[in-house]
Amino acid sequence: MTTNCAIALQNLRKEFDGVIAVDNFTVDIEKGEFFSLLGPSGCGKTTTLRMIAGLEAPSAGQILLEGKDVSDTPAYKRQVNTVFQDYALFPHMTVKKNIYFPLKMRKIPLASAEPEIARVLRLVNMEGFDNRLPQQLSGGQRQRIALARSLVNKPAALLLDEPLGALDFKLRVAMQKVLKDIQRDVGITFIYVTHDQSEAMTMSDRIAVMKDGIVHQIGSPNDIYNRPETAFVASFIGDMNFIYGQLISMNQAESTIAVEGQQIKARTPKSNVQKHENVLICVRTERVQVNSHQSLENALQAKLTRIVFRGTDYEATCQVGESEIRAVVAAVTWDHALNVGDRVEIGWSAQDVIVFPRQEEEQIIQYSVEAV
Ligand SMILES: Nc1ncnc2c1ncn2[C@@H]1O[C@H](COP(=O)(O)OP(=O)(O)OP(=O)(O)O)[C@@H](O)[C@H]1O
Repeated sequence: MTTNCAIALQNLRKEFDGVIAVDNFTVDIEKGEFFSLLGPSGCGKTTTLRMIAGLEAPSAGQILLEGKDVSDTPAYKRQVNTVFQDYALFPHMTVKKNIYFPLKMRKIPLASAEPEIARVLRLVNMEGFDNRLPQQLSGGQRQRIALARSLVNKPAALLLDEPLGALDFKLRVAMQKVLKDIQRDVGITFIYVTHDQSEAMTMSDRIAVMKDGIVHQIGSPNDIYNRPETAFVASFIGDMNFIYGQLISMNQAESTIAVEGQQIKARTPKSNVQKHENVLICVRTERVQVNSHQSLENALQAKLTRIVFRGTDYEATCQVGESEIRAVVAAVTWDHALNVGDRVEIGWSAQDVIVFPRQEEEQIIQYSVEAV
């Protein structure tokens, strides 16, 4: 653990009557880092956050805040504050009194707290709202007041549990920028829980991707997107094609894989995949080119079965034997002469192909229309 470590989790585990909510979570979160916990519902994000806050006792493992083991320290004595989705503002108190509340608990007189209250109101861009009641504010404004209240105590870290979950899409996106700017300005550590991958990608320095209590990968948004370490991470983030294949040969740099009677080249898998083994091939939809003029290492003969115009791009579905492969092509480069039923050549570079053992197929999260 470095001296710059704000929060360290060491083999953290939580079990609720036989259900393992969080298993063996180890990470060092740096001071000033924006760290997100990302995963589908029930993966253990909130439980992890509640253990850091001191609202839930770990079944095993340690939590260190700035190097000190706080596993047995009660919540109110930890240098962290939590912001929840439902704001938890006191409805009968004005904005100013809501923000003053944590300082009042520390017996700081209102007169000497005024400059600090003004500072955090300025920080969240809510000057002049001192005397409003929460019900006289919009959702985004309430969330900013909740944030101001949690910052007034100058905590070492802020824990945020889906803080933008109650806001509509446009306001959410606007608030993501506000939150990120505030975090940069105050320079404190943020631990941010979300199930929204784009939110985690745009705001975080690093992301822990979780499923069923297990941490699948911890890395920068770039790592997680371009170098997913499991098929689950590959499926949960971004738009991915999954294709069946069989490994023919491999060396350190590259492997050759049979797909629908044709051959393609891929990055050699990190995980333990053997020759002749059935594999799962992953290619991002935006990496697939249709009738490209460039010569690509991987080219497959396909039939165009569906074209969907989506504003800024086209999604083309192509059939290769039994496999369906989707390509997302920028509208400005789309060939308008193409029609459903056409024979096309689709392709991508070997560097764009990630390979996993076929068994990892079970981890893939697919969002079907029925589930929406
Ligand atoms: N107090 C509890 N008693 C029993 N089981 C619990 C309790 N709290 C959480 N769990 C279980 O632990 C697992 C993880 O829950 P958790 O709330 O941490 O998930 P999450 O990733 O935050 O989900 P969501 O996004 O839906 O809030 C789930 O299976 C949940 O049912």
